[in-house]
Amino acid sequence: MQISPSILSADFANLERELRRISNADWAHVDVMDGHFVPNLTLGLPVVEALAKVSPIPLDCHLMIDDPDRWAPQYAEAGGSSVTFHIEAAGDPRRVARDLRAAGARAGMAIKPGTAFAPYADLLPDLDMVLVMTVEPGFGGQSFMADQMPKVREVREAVRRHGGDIWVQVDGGVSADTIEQCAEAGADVFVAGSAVYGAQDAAAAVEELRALATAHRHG
Ligand SMILES: O=C(CO)[C@@H](O)[C@H](O)COP(=O)(O)O
Ligand SMILES: [Co+2]
Repeated sequence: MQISPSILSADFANLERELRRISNADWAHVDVMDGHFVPNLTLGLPVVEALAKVSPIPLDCHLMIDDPDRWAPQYAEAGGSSVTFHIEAAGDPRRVARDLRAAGARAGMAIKPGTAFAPYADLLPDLDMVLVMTVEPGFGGQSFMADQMPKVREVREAVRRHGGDIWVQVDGGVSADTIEQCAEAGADVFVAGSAVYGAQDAAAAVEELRALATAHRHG
């Protein structure tokens, strides 16, 4: 069970210090938004490159951008150890996933709340992670969408049938109040922004989330 705090809720003026606050986490989740795929703009390649140089933990880049076919592999080259693209934005998703792996990253595919998983299940052999969004992408601090839990179960079941080391990530509104149902549904990587960076002791919040997820592990 892995915790990936989202630095979207961190102090952008002190990102190196903010990464150190979560050095006990498994990943640092970096939300890349381009102002087109989502109505918000955050950071891009130069910042990811700078973060990769100072981060005590690997970067989990979540690309909420148009044209991942062109850009995604560059995030792997910039230092993203895991790079997740949105299926809704990809022209040739299998190619994107293969390019990510060729660039040395784990390849993730993200699905918005209104997008079904089934049409993309045949991409699993080329993926290392499926991200089920539990909010509409674009902003931190939104309410958790419990109605996405059947999709998490569906993805977990497809991964079980397929075999291999494919992770199931949830992102959006994940907190001590909502992480248990995510774990029970089959998620094993948990993104949490406001629940971690909004806490006085971010490292303690990471430990609490990991303990809750582990106690409610699927199956
Ligand atoms: O990708 C996104 C939002 O689009 C997330 O990674 C959020 O940044 C998570 O923040 P919280 O919902 O946990 O506050
Ligand atoms: Co995210």
